[in-house]
Amino acid sequence: MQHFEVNYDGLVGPTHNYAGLSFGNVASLANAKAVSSPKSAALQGLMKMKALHDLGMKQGVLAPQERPDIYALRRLGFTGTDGEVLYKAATEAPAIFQAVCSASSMWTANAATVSPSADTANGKVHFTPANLTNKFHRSLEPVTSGNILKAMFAHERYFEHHTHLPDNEHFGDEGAANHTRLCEQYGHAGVEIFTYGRYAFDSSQPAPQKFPARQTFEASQAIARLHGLTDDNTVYIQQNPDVIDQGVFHNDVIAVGNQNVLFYHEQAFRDTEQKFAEIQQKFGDNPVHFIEVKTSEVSVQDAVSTYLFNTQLITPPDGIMTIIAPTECEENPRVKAYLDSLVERDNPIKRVKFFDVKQSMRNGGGPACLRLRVALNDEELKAANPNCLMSDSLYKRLTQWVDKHYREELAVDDLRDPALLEESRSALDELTQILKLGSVYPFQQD
Ligand SMILES: N=C(N)NCCC[C@H](NC(=O)CCC(=O)O)C(=O)O
Repeated sequence: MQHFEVNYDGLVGPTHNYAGLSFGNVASLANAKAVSSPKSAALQGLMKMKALHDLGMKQGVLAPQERPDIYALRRLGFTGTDGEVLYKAATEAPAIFQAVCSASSMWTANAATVSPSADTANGKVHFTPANLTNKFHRSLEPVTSGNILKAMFAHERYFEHHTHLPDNEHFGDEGAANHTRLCEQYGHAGVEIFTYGRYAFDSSQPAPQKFPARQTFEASQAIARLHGLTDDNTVYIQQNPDVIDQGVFHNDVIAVGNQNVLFYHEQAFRDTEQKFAEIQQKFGDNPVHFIEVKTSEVSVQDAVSTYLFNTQLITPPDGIMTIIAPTECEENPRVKAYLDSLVERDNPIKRVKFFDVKQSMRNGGGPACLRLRVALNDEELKAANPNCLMSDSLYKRLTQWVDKHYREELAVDDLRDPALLEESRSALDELTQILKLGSVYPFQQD
């Protein structure tokens, strides 16, 4: 049996914009109200997907969500036709209105936590959508994320879907952005590492002072229980509260893992030594490569501004472990020098490829934020929706679709344009046909 790590990237939605919605995410606030380009954003994402496909990786596509979220506005008491709802919300509550327009579902590392079948008690692949409670605009995502994942991984013999955790800060869950899996081979049982920012039910424990910790220990534990993981294959490790206060709002901004490698910043975690010993013990006899980047080599500030750790660490079929980095890493001389030296050192990482995902980076989303990793064996892959897998023809089809439906530019004030809602819906309607998803969007179910 063959095993693969499939990267499912979020397709950037037609309302991609910079609204400054994410307190604690430095880039989001710094670029608030800048003019975005939904078309370039979507094309940049598609180019990265195609490049990984060309490297021989299995690459999937996750559909964006419907925005503006009229249904959320109706729940908040705005009434009338869709156009009236939009107008009233934009005029009377502009901040709420901007939040319901966000294309944030593009960062699919936050769509769900996924446990491969080799790790789970019942031998199925488990999915739990992230509730994303910490930010209102992101808390609108889990129901549709769950529907899309169910439509893509429908076969009950192989896949099990859970409801997102209770919508409450006590169980704040940000999905795979705080979840790393180490393994010998993708099909072997692995160690699932859950990283959290604070304890919800124990205020005596350290927590960040300035910026929010979005993920709680209790949420991570609940996911592990739902997925049928055991103490033997899970490790819980707290993020260093100080780095959250420096803009590390998800663990994937300061650490990334793949197979037997954990690439991380010296300041990433709390109780590092003890926790790494536990990871090694649960991993087994072969050594885990813990690749530490010292503050003297790359500061936390440089790591946050370049997203050195929000890189994808992948093993394509040629066996060369590769870092997929944003061009910001190439443009920063210290980070570039570090990466040049990294591939010369004695460790499994031997190649770096740079991609321009600047449209996403300006909202704090690097290459790793844009993808959800799903490790599958060949039977499970066969059972997954084949129309969501990247190919030369799907790439062509989707770039044409973007060219047809997406705007070149979008300012925050343009979000109130009722035509944008119609454009968005007709784009998504066509997309569900291209990806053969069925009626996953609320507007298709009215
Ligand atoms: N690290 C990972 N995995 N994901 C990055 C998510 C970025 C996203 N930005 C935003 O939602 C900004 C939207 C705005 O400001 O318009 C967030 O903060 O949740």
